[in-house]
Amino acid sequence: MGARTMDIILRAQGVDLFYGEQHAVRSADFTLARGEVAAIMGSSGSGKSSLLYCLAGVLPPTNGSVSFDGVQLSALPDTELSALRRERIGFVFQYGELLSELTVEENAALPLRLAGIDKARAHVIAAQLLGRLGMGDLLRRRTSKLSGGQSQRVAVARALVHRPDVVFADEPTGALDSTNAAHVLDEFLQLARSQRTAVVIVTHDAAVAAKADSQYTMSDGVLAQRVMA
Ligand SMILES: Nc1ncnc2c1ncn2[C@@H]1O[C@H](COP(=O)(O)OP(=O)(O)OP(=O)(O)O)[C@@H](O)[C@H]1O
Repeated sequence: MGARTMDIILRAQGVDLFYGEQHAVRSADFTLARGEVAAIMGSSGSGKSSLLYCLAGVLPPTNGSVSFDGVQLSALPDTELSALRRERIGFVFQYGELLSELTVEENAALPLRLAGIDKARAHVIAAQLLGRLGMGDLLRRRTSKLSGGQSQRVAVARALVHRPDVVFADEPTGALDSTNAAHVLDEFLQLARSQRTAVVIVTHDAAVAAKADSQYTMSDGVLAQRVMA
């Protein structure tokens, strides 16, 4: 087995997803190495989010297989699949999806608290990451009182705080203006790379995709890798 093979964290083979008659993902093959940043582009309704749900173990594919660090997701009982998602995967969504009644540091510390780490220690780790994202002065603020860019920074901190193997990001800065989006994305990718967390990012923005190690397009449910220049 070559080094490249051993470094694979996620592998999907022949993944199909149907919603009733709707064939949203068509025989997708996808391989992600540890620490790799992969961008998926494609028009609205082409199946990008659906593919992400399959890769992240949120939806079981109708056909095909997804393995995470060599383990077939379909072979895991629900409790183990939930634990894997919680401990080894992070998510960033378009609108951040924070818990608005919790503070900045409580939101960012959540994955650590769910992993059983005590509050004081979880908050120290979260605060350190938030500081690197320029949020060090807002730790005690409720997230309902944040701007869009600030909210996305908290969402990024929460996705990375437990040092997951993979973060899935679905249009993570789609709700931000272009300057803010570029800043948050740069910070996100820099942090992910610094801790060797692989990222699968869905984006409409070619400038974002250009920052990835590998690029894919999705069209009518069909995933294709773009050959990089
Ligand atoms: N829960 C669902 N039930 C039925 N059809 C669905 C469901 N979710 C998505 N679809 C359909 O599956 C196809 C793929 O949707 P999906 O959301 O994956 O596309 P997308 O590329 O992520 O789009 P967007 O960029 O607009 O988010 C679309 O035709 C959509 O209407």
